[in-house]
Amino acid sequence: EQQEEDVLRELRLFLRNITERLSLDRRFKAFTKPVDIEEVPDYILVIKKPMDLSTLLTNIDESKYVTVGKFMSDADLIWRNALEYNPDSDPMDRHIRHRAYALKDTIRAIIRDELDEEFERVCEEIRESR
Ligand SMILES: O=C(C1CCC1)N1C[C@@H]2C[C@H]3C[C@@H](O)[C@@H](O)[C@]2(C1)O3
Repeated sequence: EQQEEDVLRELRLFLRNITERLSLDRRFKAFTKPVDIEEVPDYILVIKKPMDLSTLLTNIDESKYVTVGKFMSDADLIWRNALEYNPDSDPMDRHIRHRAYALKDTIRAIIRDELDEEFERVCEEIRESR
């Protein structure tokens, strides 16, 4: 009903705010757009589900996420994919992994500091009711 739509609208605003802040952080520039398949033809052979901050934003706008948990699963793909595709000891791979871990820790810190547990519980109730 209307109250549920109000909750989901607030969820989209919360998730959009987080995603836009991450997109503005210079450390995470490599995560802002999909990996270029022309530039990296084997990428989609290695990485089952590519994800990036611009795709996350599109998913939010399309109401794909009914809970913060579902958003977190896709957001975590961004740094997990980077660790998986860039595992080597060369400086470029290490640099990407450092930023991947920074993204992981930053997402978790924002959620810990800014997500109201009661709000997430209301979102879970809506998910279960659908
Ligand atoms: O994994 C990634 C992105 C970095 C975080 C996501 N890429 C795979 C390629 C390997 C490495 C060097 C360039 O070939 C560049 O195309 C990529 C992009 O970085």
